[in-house]
Amino acid sequence: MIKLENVSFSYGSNQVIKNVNLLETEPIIIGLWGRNGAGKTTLMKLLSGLENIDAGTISVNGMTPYNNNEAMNTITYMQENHPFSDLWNVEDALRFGALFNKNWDSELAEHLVTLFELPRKKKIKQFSKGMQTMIQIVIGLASKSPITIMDEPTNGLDAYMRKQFKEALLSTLEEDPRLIILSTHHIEEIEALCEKIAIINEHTIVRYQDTEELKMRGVHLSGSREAIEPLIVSERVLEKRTLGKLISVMIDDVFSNDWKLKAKEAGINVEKVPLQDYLISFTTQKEVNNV
Ligand SMILES: Nc1ncnc2c1ncn2[C@@H]1O[C@H](COP(=O)(O)OP(=O)(O)OP(=O)(O)O)[C@@H](O)[C@H]1O
Repeated sequence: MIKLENVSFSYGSNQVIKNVNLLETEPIIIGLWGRNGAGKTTLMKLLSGLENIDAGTISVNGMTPYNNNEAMNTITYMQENHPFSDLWNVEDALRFGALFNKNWDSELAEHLVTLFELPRKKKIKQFSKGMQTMIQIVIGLASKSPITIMDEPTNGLDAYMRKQFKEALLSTLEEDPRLIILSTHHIEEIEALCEKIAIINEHTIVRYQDTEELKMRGVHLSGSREAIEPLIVSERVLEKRTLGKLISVMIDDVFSNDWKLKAKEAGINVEKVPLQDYLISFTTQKEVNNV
C-alpha cells in the first residue's frame, strides 16, 4: 500500500527528509512518532502528494502521489489545523467532504458528528481546539479513503472524546479495513490503536516495528554502581544518572525475565520503562555508552 525507497526532500538547502525507507502492504494502523521538527508533517505531505520528493521513489497504492489525481483520490490527509474556509460550519464541511471523496460515507459522517456532539451550524473557525480536531476526525474517517493520514488526531481531546475516537476508529476499520497513519508526539495516546510504530528521528525513519515488540524495549536498572556496572558492559546505555555510589541507567534492550533474574541476583531494582520515555531517550541519546 505504501512503499518509500531512499526518499529525500529539502526545503531550499535544508534537507528535512533523508533516505527514508518504509514498506507497508497491509491495511493496518501505523503510529508515526517523532519529536518536534523530526519531519513527520513533511513525510505526511510527501505521502499525500502535497510535496514532491527530490530523490528516491515513493509509491502509494502503486502510484506516485505528487500531481496525480488518481492517487490523490485514494488518500485523505487531515493536517493539524486543517485549513477549512472561515465561512464553513459542520454542514458545509460534510458537503465538501462528500464532493471530494468518492468513498464518502454520509451515514458515518452523521454518526460521528452526533458522537462528538458537534454543533452543526456554528462556524468551524469558532470551534475549540478539541472540536477542530473532532471535525477533522469526522472528515478523515468518513472519507473511507484506502489511505487516511491524520496529524495529531487526539490533539485537544479530553479523555472521554479520546475514547470515542478510538472506538469509532476501530469500529469503522473493522467494517472497512484501510491503512491509517496517525502522527503524534505522545505515543501513549495512540499506542493501543497502532499495530506498528514508525519512529522518525533527525529526518529519517529509524525504526518501523510492531507496537508489541517496541513496547517491550527499555530496561531501567537502579542500585549500587558496583552491582550494575558489570551487567551493562556490552549494553547500549540510553540514559545514566549517578548519585554517589548509586546509579540508575536505561538500556536499550528487551525487558525480559532474564533481566528480572539478573537484577534479583545482583540485588538491584529493575523496571520496564514506559514507551514514551524509551522513545525520548532513544532519540536523544548521545554516546552515553557504558559507565
Ligand atoms: N514550509 C517549510 N519551509 C521550510 N522549512 C520547513 C517548512 N516546513 C517544515 N520545515 C522544516 O522541516 C523540518 C521538519 O519539519 P516538520 O514540520 O516536518 O516536522 P514535524 O516532525 O512535523 O514537527 P512538529 O512535531 O514540531 O510539528 C523542520 O526543520 C522545519 O523547520
